[in-house]
Amino acid sequence: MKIFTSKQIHELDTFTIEHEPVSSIDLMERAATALTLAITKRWSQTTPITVFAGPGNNGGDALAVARMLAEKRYSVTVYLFNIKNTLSKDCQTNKTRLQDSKHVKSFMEVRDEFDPPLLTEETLVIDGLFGSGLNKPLGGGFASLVSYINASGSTVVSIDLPSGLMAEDNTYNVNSSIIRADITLTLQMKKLCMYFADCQQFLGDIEVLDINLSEDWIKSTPSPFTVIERNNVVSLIKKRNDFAHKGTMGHALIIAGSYGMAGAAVLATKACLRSGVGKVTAHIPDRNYDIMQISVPEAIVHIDKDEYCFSEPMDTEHYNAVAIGPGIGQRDTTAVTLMSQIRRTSRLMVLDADALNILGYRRAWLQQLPPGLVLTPHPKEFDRLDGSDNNSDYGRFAKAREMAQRLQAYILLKGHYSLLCQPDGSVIFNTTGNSGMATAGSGDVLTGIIVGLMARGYSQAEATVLGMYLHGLAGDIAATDKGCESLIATDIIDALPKAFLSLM
Ligand SMILES: NC(=O)C1=CN([C@@H]2O[C@H](COP(=O)(O)OP(=O)(O)OC[C@H]3O[C@@H](n4cnc5c(N)ncnc54)[C@H](OP(=O)(O)O)[C@@H]3O)[C@@H](O)[C@H]2O)[C@@H](O)CC1
Ligand SMILES: Nc1ncnc2c1ncn2[C@@H]1O[C@H](COP(=O)(O)OP(=O)(O)O)[C@@H](O)[C@H]1O
Ligand SMILES: [K+]
Repeated sequence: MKIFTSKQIHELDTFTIEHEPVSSIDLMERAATALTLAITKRWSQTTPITVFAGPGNNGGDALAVARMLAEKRYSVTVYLFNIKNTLSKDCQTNKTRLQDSKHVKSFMEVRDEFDPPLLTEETLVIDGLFGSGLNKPLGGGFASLVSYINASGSTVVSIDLPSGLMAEDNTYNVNSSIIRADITLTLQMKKLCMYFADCQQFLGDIEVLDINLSEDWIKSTPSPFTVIERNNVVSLIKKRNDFAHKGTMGHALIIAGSYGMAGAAVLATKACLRSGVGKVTAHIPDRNYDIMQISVPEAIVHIDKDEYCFSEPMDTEHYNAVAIGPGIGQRDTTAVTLMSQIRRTSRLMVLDADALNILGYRRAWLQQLPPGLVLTPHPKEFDRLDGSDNNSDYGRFAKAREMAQRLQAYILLKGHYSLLCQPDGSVIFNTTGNSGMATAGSGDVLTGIIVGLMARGYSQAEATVLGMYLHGLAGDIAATDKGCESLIATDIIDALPKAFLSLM
């Protein structure tokens, strides 16, 4: 599924009008019908409704919804904000239609001064001030109105987007000037901002309303941003050859777990073994030897000369893919060894956790990274790599995208919607996974899965897409049994078999 920018959605709108064909006002009527249905499904006629409409088409939608609700005998009070004395054509038409309708309780057009009405906890506010046409943060009277609505305790339904929220970049927005909706009824498709954690406080629950915008345009128009769908993942899965043996199914090397962090190595190694690979070797310091042998009898164990940490680069010729990082610590010896390991490894490689922290604290080394690496930072690790500590989620997304192109790397930025930035500038969002996975070790599991898939024969792009989807799916399956509160990283590994099976 593609994600389009608000500019593209505007083009889609225009294309639909020309090619369906449908008049623009009828398209607005279609949107309003879908919005009204979504509202009447949830609230009965006894709910007092106050509608705030802006001067553009978002306001036009709101006025049409107000008319439809009034005709269904809801008690509707409407404020139309026409400060500049210019309404969009369809907003103007809907203003006339609303005034012609006999059922609306009260309609007021605000030109300058405005005394806000009483809003109580019983009131349902319909927010149709601004949608995808917002072109700067709200200020002045609109900012005050937004603060007033937010402070009212009323339930708020936003049309298309909470007013004040930009469809894409909210880095320089003012939080107090953005509506905090309980529900956002968004038209046709989710906007980019809806995938970012820092915008969730404004969006509430999101329902996407299909208004039949042109399928042809959607199919034929490219977008660098997509959302993984189950069928994409199913089509990636490689069939196992009946005559396979462990020598043909790939050999992964995992360099992980300093003294005191054996668990990271154990989790990554176990997850790797559950990802279809033939063999896994874990390279660990001597002190962790017994722990690894006992915890993962299926693994081959290779011991570092240092008792406590990663200190000698491995010959990787006999492995198909290498993971470095979970729990390796950040000692200077390890940092130097990491770089020398990266330089001498020509295999597919994933860097995670402390490998990324080491690079984050020595950013000059980033220039020495070979192309084709997979990096799996969580937001903090990414900020270290990027050298900043105040990234918005959009900012981090944009910078990760730029870094992936600059380093020719696959950067999997982890989060609720993990996103994979690829060397060609494309970004793929994942939708599996849940808050139960916000628990220590779940990232180590992901690293194990990705290196296992790469060793098994998947490319970096395939392994990261399949890996993040499977990892989240296993988390979702585990959560149905353990619940989110009690979920631990081992549960994700234990659910991997069911996750794989559900895709076969
Ligand atoms: N595409 C679809 O699928 C369909 C979309 N539809 C609907 O159309 C909506 C988009 O409508 P839209 O393009 O008219 O923009 P909208 O959000 O109403 O705002 C524009 C107005 O706001 C003003 N303005 C902007 N920023 C401002 C600020 N900071 N402070 C103050 N004013 C500001 C701006 O004025 P300007 O700056 O241009 O002078 C202009 O007057 C979309 O969200 C959806 O609800 C459906 O009807 C049908 C199908
Ligand atoms: N709320 C959430 N929703 C979906 N996935 C999540 C959520 N919280 C964490 N995860 C997933 O769990 C993993 C956590 O990784 P990370 O932070 O590196 O953990 P650790 O360092 O403890 O191993 C990531 O893959 C992330 O996408
Ligand atoms: K809105």
